[in-house]
Amino acid sequence: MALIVGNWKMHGLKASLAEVAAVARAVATAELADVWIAPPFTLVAAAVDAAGGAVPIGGQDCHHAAKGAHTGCVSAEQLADAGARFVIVGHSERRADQRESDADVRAKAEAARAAGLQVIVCVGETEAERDAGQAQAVVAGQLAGSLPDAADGLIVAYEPVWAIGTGRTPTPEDVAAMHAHVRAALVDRFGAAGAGVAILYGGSVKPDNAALLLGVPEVGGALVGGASLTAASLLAIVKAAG
Ligand SMILES: O=C[C@H](O)COP(=O)(O)O
Repeated sequence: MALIVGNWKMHGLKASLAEVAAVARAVATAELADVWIAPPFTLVAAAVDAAGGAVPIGGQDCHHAAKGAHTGCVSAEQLADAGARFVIVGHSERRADQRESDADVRAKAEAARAAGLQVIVCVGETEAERDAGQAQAVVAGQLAGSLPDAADGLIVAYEPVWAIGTGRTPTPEDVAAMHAHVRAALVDRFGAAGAGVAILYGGSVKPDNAALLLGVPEVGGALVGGASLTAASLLAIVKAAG
């Protein structure tokens, strides 16, 4: 079954918890694809309550340490304590804005696993890298440097940076080629366990293109930003996932 993960990024106030509750109600009353939501840190605990167990709630980042003098940061242990079930690490916005390296991302992924969270590791090339014919090499390098030691609890999200929030998406053929490349890297790294790791596609997934993108071989689901902010839009994608 496909997995649809909503990443709210720096959106959402307490009123947005109604969207979580609406998604949870829909999931509880129909046979739908799995749907998870990553609200901002401020809403994680309340979203866990609003979801009532029907929709796993997660964080959008975590620190690599369990605790310490790191003003403004949140640990995986703290997320788990708030009821989170997963965390996203290595999103391209953090790699760019916070200059997170592959080593940083890997340390965060290990911290997530140590805290008992599932971890979504994000990779993806910029437009310049794709234009230079380097997309697969860039993603291979990110995987080599960012993945944790073991595949249990691991999910990978391929998000071409140029497709995020732009309304542009790769062709299904390009998505298929990259997901096959990611799959091969996962099997190379983890053996048989790598064959079971879900690979999500992210970047301008909307209700009207979700069925096409989710139908691509090796696409196990979607990491959705803007279109995950309302229950109506997120559920339309979930329904398109079949
Ligand atoms: O984490 C989500 C992705 O960055 C995709 O964002 P988007 O759906 O707004 O393009």
